[in-house]
Amino acid sequence: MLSILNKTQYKAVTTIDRPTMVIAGAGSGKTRVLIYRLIHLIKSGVKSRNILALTFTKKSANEIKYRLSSLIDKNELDKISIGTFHSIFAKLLRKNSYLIGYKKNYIIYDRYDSEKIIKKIIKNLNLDKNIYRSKSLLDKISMIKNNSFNERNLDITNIYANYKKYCYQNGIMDFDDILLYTNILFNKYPDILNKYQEYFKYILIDEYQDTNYSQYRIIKLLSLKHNNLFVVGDDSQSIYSFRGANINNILNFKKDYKNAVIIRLEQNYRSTKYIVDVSNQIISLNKRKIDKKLWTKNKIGKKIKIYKAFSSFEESYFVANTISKLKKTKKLKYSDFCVLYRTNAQSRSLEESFIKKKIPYNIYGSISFYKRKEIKDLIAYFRLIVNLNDEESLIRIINYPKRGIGEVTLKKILFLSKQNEKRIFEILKNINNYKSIINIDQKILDNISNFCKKILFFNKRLDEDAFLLSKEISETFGLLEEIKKDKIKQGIDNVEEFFNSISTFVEDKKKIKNEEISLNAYLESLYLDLDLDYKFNNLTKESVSLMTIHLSKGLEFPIIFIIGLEEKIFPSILSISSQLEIEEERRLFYVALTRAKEDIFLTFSKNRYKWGKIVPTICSRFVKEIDEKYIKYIKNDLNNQKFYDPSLLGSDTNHLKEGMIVYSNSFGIGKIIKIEGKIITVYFNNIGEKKILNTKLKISY
Ligand SMILES: Nc1ncnc2c1ncn2[C@@H]1O[C@H](COP(=O)(O)OP(=O)(O)OP(=O)(O)O)[C@@H](O)[C@H]1O
Ligand SMILES: [Mg+2]
Repeated sequence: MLSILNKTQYKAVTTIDRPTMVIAGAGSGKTRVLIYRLIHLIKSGVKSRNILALTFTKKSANEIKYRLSSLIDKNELDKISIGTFHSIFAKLLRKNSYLIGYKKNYIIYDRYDSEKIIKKIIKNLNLDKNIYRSKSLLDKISMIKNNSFNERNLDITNIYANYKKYCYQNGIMDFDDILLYTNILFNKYPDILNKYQEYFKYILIDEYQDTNYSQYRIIKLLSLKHNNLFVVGDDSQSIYSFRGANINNILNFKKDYKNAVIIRLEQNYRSTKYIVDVSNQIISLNKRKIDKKLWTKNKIGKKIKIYKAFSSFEESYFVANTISKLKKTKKLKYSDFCVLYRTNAQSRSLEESFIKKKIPYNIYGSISFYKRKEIKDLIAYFRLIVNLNDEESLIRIINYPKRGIGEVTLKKILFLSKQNEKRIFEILKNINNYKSIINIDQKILDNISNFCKKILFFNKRLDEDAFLLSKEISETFGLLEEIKKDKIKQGIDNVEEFFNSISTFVEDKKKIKNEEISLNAYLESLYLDLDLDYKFNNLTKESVSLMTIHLSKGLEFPIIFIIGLEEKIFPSILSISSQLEIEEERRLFYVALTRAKEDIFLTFSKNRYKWGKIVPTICSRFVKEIDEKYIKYIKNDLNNQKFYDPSLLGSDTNHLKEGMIVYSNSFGIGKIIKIEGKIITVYFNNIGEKKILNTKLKISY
């Protein structure tokens, strides 16, 4: 092993039987150490099923599994519990749900689903939705849940109480509930805790700096008996404090765990010397941090390139153009490039230029497939069948495909449910009992009974093979027919992919003893385990990656672009008033820089669209913080050109001549190729030829 690990890494891999924390900068091999420790444990005779490896994202869990697959036997690999906190503890909770007052078939809601519930509650409470914003309310609720596992400490506002009640009544758990209830379970039932302490004898955690209090408590309890905890992290990469991540978990490790060893790795294997030095310099500006040295034996590399674009269009154009050029001249692959941005919305203009330049690209994380209508409809069926109390799903599909249960009927049903304090499905099931109270056509009543019968028919068969059952559900309710009616090919393809993924899930699980292949198990893993980006976004391997910096944690690419380096974008407008938050943004910048192996391009734009208007911007403080000696500026002649205000020109076309460089708010920079009266034909850098009215152009001389 010493041939693939340095001495300190080797020590971290082989120090077992006492709590160990590896605290080290980016690219120093923390994840590598974690993987080799796992192998070392197995080779030393530890049973695979006694190992628990926790990661922060589905992506990194899958990455670890993938890396292990070439190093150990598949049978052994399947027995190790590797996954995110949410995935591992959701499975554990499912087995014990009755103890915390949930039925076995509760459903997991993701953030988008939860937001919908919050919106509903705001509406029901007659609150102003401009003041009570669902997103920030959900953040607050999440903070409460993650930071005080003891329910009695919860600050129960009206909205929170309603949300909690709704989730409970509908048999729903959100992501934070998974951790909250795991804590409650372990605290209330020492025998259960004891069982899992024995089971998970060896615990390994990657990206420990991003654990919140809830996660910290779970780990503390689980590791209490065998004290065999191994965590790796970097306080300088802590970027989730807005979700409650707590840096004290790292700072207090020695106090929290008796006999703990702390190991520091200092050699970076990922990046060139320039990149390591720049990253060190940037992070040294933060006050709150553990001092670390990071050095590398790698070659010195190239300076950090900075490009000041004229507009956001032009910025994207520069990125696309540079990638094309470098790919050709340096014989690189598209997959060697990654473009990082602060927020998802920034990907749009990049996409336009990538399409124009015919560059294949993958956007990670933004449009998740289960937000697509046809998939959402199918999921709603599955959810309702699994959990008859899921009213959100019930309402979604009660009249899809159309079965004559329209708005008016639905209103009557909702009224009955409220009046009788009964769940909607209860009312539907016994709708004939209410005949005398409400006025609904016999034909509609029959439709309702028919619908209920079918749902119940499947509800009784929940232990069956998820693939076969879901196929039958879709046939019985005519779902595929309905989707085909829309004649949107993409929709049909998506559904086909969806069924493929259920089939793969079932086949995979069948290979492992005692694994569930039920519909509910599939739904759970859909949200918590499966990395479906490739399948549902038609992603290809040979393409440029586009993602937010948050998503890029732990990954590495030869060439990194970081775009939109402007004040109020990065650092984000929400953070600029607080020193602590600026430090978090700086850590985010550190994460971005340290993803690069070879080369970094930083870009920003002199002007940017805000609410339909072009406004001048201010370059990000982070760019200014970089020491000049690491920087190479890329010249952009456009910035030296003068652009006149078109309102001063009126509609006078005399100013315009063929060959002039012009600028349009909508299309960016271009060159006039023809003038016909007021109609000007311009060749735009980004979009090619376009006819445009003179008054819409600014002219550069
Ligand atoms: N001893 C070593 N010899 C050769 N390459 C190494 C060694 N240790 C790590 N590497 C390589 O360095 C790169 C960074 O390693 P790794 O991803 O484990 O770092 P990390 O500390 O987890 O980084 P991050 O903080 O970004 O998550 C990987 O490509 C890894 O294979
Ligand atoms: Mg790592």
